[in-house]
Amino acid sequence: MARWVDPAPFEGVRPRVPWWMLVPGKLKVIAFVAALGWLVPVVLVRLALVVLRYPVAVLVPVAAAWCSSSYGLPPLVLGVLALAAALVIWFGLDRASFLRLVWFRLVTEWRRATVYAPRWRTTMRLAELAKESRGREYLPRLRRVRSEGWRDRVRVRMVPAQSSDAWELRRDGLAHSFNSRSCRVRVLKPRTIELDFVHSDPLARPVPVPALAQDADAVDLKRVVVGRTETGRPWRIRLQGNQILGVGVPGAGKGSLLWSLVWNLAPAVRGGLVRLYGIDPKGGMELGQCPDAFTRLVFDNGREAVELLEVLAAEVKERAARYRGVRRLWARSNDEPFTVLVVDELADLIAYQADKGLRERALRALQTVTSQGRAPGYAVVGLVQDPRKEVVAFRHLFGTRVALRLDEAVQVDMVLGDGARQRGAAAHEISEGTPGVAWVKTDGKGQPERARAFHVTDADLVELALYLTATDATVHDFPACPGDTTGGAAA
Ligand SMILES: Nc1ncnc2c1ncn2[C@@H]1O[C@H](COP(=O)(O)OP(=O)(O)OP(=O)(O)O)[C@@H](O)[C@H]1O
Repeated sequence: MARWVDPAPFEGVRPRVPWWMLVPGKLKVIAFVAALGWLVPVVLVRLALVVLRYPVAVLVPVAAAWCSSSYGLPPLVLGVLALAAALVIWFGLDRASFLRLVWFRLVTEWRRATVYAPRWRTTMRLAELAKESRGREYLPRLRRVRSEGWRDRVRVRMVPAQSSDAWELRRDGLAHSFNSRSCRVRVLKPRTIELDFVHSDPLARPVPVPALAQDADAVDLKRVVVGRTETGRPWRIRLQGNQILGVGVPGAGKGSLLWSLVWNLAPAVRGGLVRLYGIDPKGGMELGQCPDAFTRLVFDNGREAVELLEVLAAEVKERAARYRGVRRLWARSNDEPFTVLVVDELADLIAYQADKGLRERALRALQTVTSQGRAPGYAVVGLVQDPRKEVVAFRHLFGTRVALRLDEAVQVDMVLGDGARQRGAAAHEISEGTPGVAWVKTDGKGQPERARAFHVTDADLVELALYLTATDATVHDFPACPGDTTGGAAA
């Protein structure tokens, strides 16, 4: 309690001066210039980014405003009409380039502005892909967006200490958040991934077979076209120096993969450059549809099939011994044909055969052809329904593995290799309504690819048989010895 003798407290209000008034004038000028020097580039970069991300949405209105201010409204209207007419004509003349250069560009900007940019931050937070540390938020950065009609490719820079696994685990949630049917994750480089938001299936319609080539030289054994990939490019399979394994449930379209290969090889088969051997343990239900394509066909999984395998295994060894020290690999100029062995149901031969002796002989011979046949010009195309290890213990010897529709999610990695399913290769989700659609993984190529084999109909197989048995076939003359082009015996 204050006593009357105490001095009265000071009641005046002390003047409050803002801190920056106390900063010396010179320092203020320096700080102002520094702030300006930082702000101007930032604003310019942001503006440039906006123009880069939305070139049409920014540049068209700017050009229109400039045109109307410089020349008035009528020239602007005329210009817009002329542009619209030019675009319509472009669309009519070359639809593909119009879609690629104009339409998808517009869709890209539209979807970035209306879907990805506005929902990005919230989705990242709710999906727990944004992180917080010491009160600071780390948000994955939305980078380039590219719309291709059936999918949007969205590049993302991940936050530090994040891996693509975190994104793969949230693929479904991301797909729903951005209104797409599915989402796939691809690693592009350290810290940068690309998300594919898929809106429709470009492989929904069957792909018809192309016209049969007339010339054996048109066949490239390193790039045999068997269908179309989902990006619209031809689906090419390397046959020379490779082995191919196709896996799929009954009705998945394994037959179309096999016949697409034969279809593309037909000119070379007719010309004697390639010879086909077939084993169809299902009694010829599949390969028996066009026996003319094959040098020899066996329709069971017993002794005859095993003997054919052993003959081929012996040929592989003999050819390899002859090549040793002379040439490293089979080449077109060699005076012997490239050999393709097609086995329609591998498991019948090497797993379900009741006779243990036959089973082991088949397994040994097949392993010899697959492991040693690459250099001397032997390829195996094996088809199987069940990809388990007990069924195909030597899956790793097949350089190209094709997963058609599969029953279970776990089978995807069995066929395509570890991590393929997480990277979006959802072979178990392929619809029953799209036989021939497959995920393909080739050793040495990063990502599995989605593709559809040609639809080879019964009528096509009749045409193929007629083509192969036509009497006016041009028979390819092998040179008498490598390098000799003067001719030799036809195969
Ligand atoms: N690429 C394709 N495009 C369109 N339809 C296809 C394609 N491949 C197969 N089909 C159709 O799907 C059905 C089953 O195909 P296919 O017999 O090739 O399957 P599969 O996997 O070989 O079956 P299985 O193991 O029973 O022999 C057939 O009616 C065929 O016409």
